[in-house]
Formats: sequence, structure tokens, C-alpha cells
Amino acid sequence: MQAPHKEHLYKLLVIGDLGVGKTSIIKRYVHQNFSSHYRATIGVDFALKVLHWDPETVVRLQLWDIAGQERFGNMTRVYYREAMGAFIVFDVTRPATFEAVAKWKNDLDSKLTLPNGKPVSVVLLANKCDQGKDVLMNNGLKMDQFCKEHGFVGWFETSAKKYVTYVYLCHVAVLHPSTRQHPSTRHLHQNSSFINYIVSTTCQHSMIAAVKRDTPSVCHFCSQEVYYLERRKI
Ligand SMILES: Nc1nc2c(ncn2[C@@H]2O[C@H](COP(=O)(O)OP(=O)(O)OP(=O)(O)O)[C@@H](O)[C@H]2O)c(=O)[nH]1
Repeated sequence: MQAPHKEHLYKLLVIGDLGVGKTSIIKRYVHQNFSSHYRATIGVDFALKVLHWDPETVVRLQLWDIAGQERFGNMTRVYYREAMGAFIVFDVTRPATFEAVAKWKNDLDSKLTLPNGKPVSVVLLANKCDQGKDVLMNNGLKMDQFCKEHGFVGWFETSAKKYVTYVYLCHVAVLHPSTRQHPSTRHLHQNSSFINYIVSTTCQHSMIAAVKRDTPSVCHFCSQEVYYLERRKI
């Protein structure tokens, strides 16, 4: 007999200032490609990533790529509606885009909450790490502190140009304990194999790996030092 088939659809937002790499991150994640040609997003764009989570479950991630120029406009309220989680992206080569992160987070929190009134889980992405400007990245503790103060579930170094690890980032956004009360993830949280899955991806450190480094880095979830951040194929 065929196993019961369950499908889940989750809406995830990708927001941040102009040109930080939102579209590129999504393209890398969904289509496994990268272009250095810049074309500003107008309004909003969409992409769908289908994850075969286990033999019985399919998770569809609907990624909403919101134009940086929409910053704090009235339309963001419409775009944010019913999202399960979000990524806020900044460009490590442009400090002003990091300064805008708190504003994006406030905008999001003021316009979107889960049905239980709690804020949605938000992951901070420090993009363009391939550019070698790691002023912020050398300052992991400050980043951890920043995330705590502003209510991010974690932060990750990413490069849409060179590395592919976003699958895990999306898993975190959807399945972070802060989403546990959300009716649509209850099934996932109740199913222990999912929880094991999160734990294993979290504590093998694979999902935080965006850039392979020689110097130790710290897993933002289990706090262990990681010397080699593994790159995983999707
Ligand atoms: N080196 C490098 N360049 C990147 C990376 N990600 C994006 N870029 C480049 O940065 C530029 C802007 O990227 P987009 O993905 O269009 O940025 P966006 O945030 O979607 O921009 P808006 O749609 O205007 O809000 C493009 O030229 C990309 O090729 C990265 O990780 N590394």
C-alpha cells in the first residue's frame, strides 16, 4: 500500500536593501545558477522550491523576492501577509545595508505576526562573503548579540556567487522552535523524524556552511566551534 502523501505550502519572504543579492540567493537556491548582471526587481517576484522531505511528505516553499526599493512602502504589508518566515539580507561589502537591517526587521514585525500573535522567525543573511570583506564576519560575537537584541533566530554568511547551502536555511526558517505553535507546522513538529532531521542538520553544522574557512567559526545553534564548514549539494 502506498504511504499517505502530505503536502505543505510555506511562504517565505526574502527582504533587504537594493542590490544585496536577494534575487541571486533565490536563483542559486532554486535554479542552481548565478548571474553577475544586475536587474532591479520591480515590486515582487516569486519562486517555488519543492523539497521531498521524506517519503510521505512534500514541502513547497514559495519564496517571495521583494524589491529593495519597496523599503517601508505601503505595499510591504500586502506582500508580507501569511508568510511563515523571512530572510533579511545585507551585503557585507556595504555597511549601509547592514544598518538598514533593523529597519527591515521593525517593518516586518509591525506588519506581520503568526496567528498566535508571535513574530515570525527571521534569519539574517550576510551575503557576498566571496568578496572577502569580512569586517562583520570577524565579529561573530557582535553579530550574535545583534541577533539576540533584534529577535533573529540566527545569522549566516552566504555567497550566492559561490556556494549553495540555502536548503538548510529554509528548513531553519520553517522549522525553528519559534514556529512550533503555527498550525501549519504542527504536523512537522509532532513528527519526531522531522525533529531529528533538524537536530542532525543543525548539529552537523552543515546548514550554516556558506563559506569554507580555515579559521574556526561557531555554529549559531549549538555553539560548537567548526573548523571546516562542509558544502552540501542540493
Ligand atoms: N560577488 C557577489 N555578487 C553578488 C552576490 N549576490 C548577488 N551579487 C550581485 O549583486 C548584484 C545585485 O544582486 P540581486 O540579486 O539582483 O540583488 P537584489 O537584492 O535582488 O536587488 P533588488 O531586486 O534591486 O532589491 C548583481 O550584480 C549580482 O550578480 C554574491 O554573493 N557575491
